[in-house]
Amino acid sequence: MTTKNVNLVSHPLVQHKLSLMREKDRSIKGFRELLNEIGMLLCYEVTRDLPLEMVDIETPLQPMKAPQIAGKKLTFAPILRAGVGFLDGMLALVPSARVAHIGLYRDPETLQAVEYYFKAPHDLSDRTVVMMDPMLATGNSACAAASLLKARGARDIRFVCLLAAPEGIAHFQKEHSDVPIWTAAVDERLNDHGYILPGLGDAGDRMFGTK
Ligand SMILES: O=P(O)(O)OC[C@H]1O[C@H](OP(=O)(O)OP(=O)(O)O)[C@H](O)[C@@H]1O
Ligand SMILES: O=c1cc[nH]c(=O)[nH]1
Ligand SMILES: [Mg+2]
Repeated sequence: MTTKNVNLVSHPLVQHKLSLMREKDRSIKGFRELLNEIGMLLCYEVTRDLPLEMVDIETPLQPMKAPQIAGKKLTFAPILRAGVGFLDGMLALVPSARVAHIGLYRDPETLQAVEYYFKAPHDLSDRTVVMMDPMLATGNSACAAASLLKARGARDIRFVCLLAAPEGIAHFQKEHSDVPIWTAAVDERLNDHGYILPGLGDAGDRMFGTK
C-alpha cells in the first residue's frame, strides 16, 4: 500500500517478524536478529525502483546484454543507536554501500533530538541515501537527521523505519516533503512521553539490553 509518500511494507514475512519483535518477552538476541532480518527485507523494498542499465557480459556459452544497477551509488545512513540494527541486513544485500553514521539521542524531557556524532562521505550530492531508524515517533530525530544529510549535499534521500506514529509522519512530511518513507506499520498514536502505542517499547534499549 502507498499513500502520500508513505510506503507501507505489508509483506507477510515483515509483518510476522514485526509481531514477534513487539512481544515484551522477546529476548535481546531475538529482537536483534529480527531487526536485522527485517532490515534485509526493507532494503529489498526501498531499492525496488533503482534504475537498471544493460551491460555487455559473457556467459560460458555466449556474449549477452545483462541488467545491472545503474546511476547513483547507495549510502546507508543509520541513526544511532537503534538504526544500526538495520545496517547489517542492508549491507548483506548491498555490500559496497557507503555508510553515514548519524549520532542523535532524544532528550527524554523535551523530546528534542540532540546531535552527538556525524560522520558521512564528504559529498552526498550524487548518491542515493537510505536513512534508517526503527522508530519514527515525534519525528524530531528523523527531521534532524535528514537536515544533516542535506547539509552534506544529499538530494535523493529515502527513510526506512519499522514503526511510525501518525504524528511523526505528519511532522516529517511537513519538514521534508521530498523524502519518501518506507515503514512496516503505522501505529495508533504517541503517549505522553512520546512513545509509540502500541509500539514495541524503546528500540535501542531492547536491542542493546540497556534497561
Ligand atoms: O521520532 P522521535 O521522537 O525523535 O523518536 C525516535 C527516536 O528515538 C529513539 O532513539 P533514542 O533517542 O532513544 O536513542 P537510541 O537509539 O540511542 O536509544 C529512536 O531510535 C529514534 O532515533
Ligand atoms: O516508541 C518509541 C519512541 C521513541 N523511541 C523508541 O525507541 N520507541
Ligand atoms: Mg535515536
